[in-house]
Amino acid sequence: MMFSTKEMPSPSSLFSAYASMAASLMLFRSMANELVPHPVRGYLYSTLSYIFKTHSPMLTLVIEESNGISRNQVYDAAEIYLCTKISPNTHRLKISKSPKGKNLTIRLEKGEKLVDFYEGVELKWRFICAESGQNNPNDPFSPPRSEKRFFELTFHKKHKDKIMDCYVPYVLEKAKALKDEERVLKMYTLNNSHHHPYNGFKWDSINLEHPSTFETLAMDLELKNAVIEDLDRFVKRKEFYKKVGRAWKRGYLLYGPPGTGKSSLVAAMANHLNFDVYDLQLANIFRDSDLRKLLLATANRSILVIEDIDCSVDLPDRIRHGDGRKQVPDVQLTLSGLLNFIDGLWSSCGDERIIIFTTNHKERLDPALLRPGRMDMHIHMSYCTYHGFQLLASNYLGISSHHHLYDEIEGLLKETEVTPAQVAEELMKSEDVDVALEGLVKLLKRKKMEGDEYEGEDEKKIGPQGAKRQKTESKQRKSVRNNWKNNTKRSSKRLSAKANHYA
Ligand SMILES: Nc1ncnc2c1ncn2[C@@H]1O[C@H](COP(=O)(O)OP(=O)(O)OP(=O)(O)O)[C@@H](O)[C@H]1O
Ligand SMILES: [Mg+2]
Repeated sequence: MMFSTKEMPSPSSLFSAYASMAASLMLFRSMANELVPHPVRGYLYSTLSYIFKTHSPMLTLVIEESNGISRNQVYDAAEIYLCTKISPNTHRLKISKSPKGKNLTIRLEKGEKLVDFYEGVELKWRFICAESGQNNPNDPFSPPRSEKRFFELTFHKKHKDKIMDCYVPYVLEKAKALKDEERVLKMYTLNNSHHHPYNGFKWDSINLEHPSTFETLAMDLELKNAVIEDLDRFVKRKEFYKKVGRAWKRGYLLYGPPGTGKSSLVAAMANHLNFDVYDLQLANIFRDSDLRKLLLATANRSILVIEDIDCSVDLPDRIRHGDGRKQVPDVQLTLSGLLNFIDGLWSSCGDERIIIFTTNHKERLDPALLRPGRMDMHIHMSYCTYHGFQLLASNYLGISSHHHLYDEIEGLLKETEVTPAQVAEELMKSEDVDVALEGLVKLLKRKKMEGDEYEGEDEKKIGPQGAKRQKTESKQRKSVRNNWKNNTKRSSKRLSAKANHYA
């Protein structure tokens, strides 16, 4: 059917024109199947389909699973994104769950269609699996049957720019956020069995299932909030870091006695950010070259942890033989080498990196590590406070209101040095609230007495002068203990002020 150039076709005449073209195409196909040789047939079909499609107001984007070498990110994103668009009209879905996965994975079944709307534009999605090749059991050389999977995204041609420039990036971004939610965190550690004189060390990964979160962590509330704010600000500031020409990394130094929650805080940070953790045990590494390779093999959006830095980097000692002779230079590993590499090359070839050092003895650390600007935040994890105890009691025993033993516990906590780990252990001993809290009171009293007796006994051994000195020291320790909360409050206020200044 033809239209003269002067006539304006009505919608119904356009429709009947398309219908008759489609019918002609089908008729032509059936005739061609019989009359036209196979290679020519394909050419004729595609030419006719092209002519037919140029009259359609709709545009279809074909999103294939792979480009032949690597996976198509738009396909992967569409697969994830479309799960959130399932409507009552969807008939068939595929579900699965991996052993370590958190949730069910839902995917469209082949042939399923979905409609999505973006800024008022209607978008039709279709998932297609086309089988190609035929596996002939009698012919060992027949090509294996393979499945080609792709999405078709159809919309009105006039929205092409909006869809390409805004909608597709929107789908990619949404899918990334959904993937992060579903992600199982990994903990990478060094495996000694992989150590080979030429290959060096390799990272081994296991799922990070540490349950510690900021909700379960007993620490000064203001300090906790300052850490959370700092992390949240860090991940949001990609453009800021770029603008000021700084590597997008952040360093934290966690210090405090054993059992105060340093490792738990690392896990809480990883769970909060959804970042993998690389646990670098420096004591096992002897060469800068190994260290560099390991650091370069860490991924973006990850936390690199070096625990007990005061013990593991007694580095200058490690470069000597027992007899004092120096070893050859290529087996050296130095703290300054480590820090320079972290500040330099490692930071510049990765994004969103967090590095955490932990120590029980901040005073023993190399000044190079404490130099301003090296670690962005120094976090003091200290003995259990009354507030920390209340949080643990609520988590471990489900106590939400005041208990008659609380006042006594509050008083005892001010006079003793007990770690959150010790308190937690005591609270786990019984499910009966009264029994567990009485157990804790006993522990605190014992600790208090041990402290007092210790000072008394020493007086006999060290004489009146020594005892006097020790009493003064003990008083100082107590006042430090009682004031630590105020100190951390002050330091976290300072941090918040500093953070607000930069925000
Ligand atoms: N602040 C805390 N809040 C909640 N639980 C804690 C806290 N500190 C310790 N715990 C409990 O004690 C256990 C041991 O604590 P963790 O390993 O985090 O201490 P640490 O400071 O890293 O000790 P170390 O210096 O010996 O490495 C944790 O698994 C947790 O159950
Ligand atoms: Mg630890």
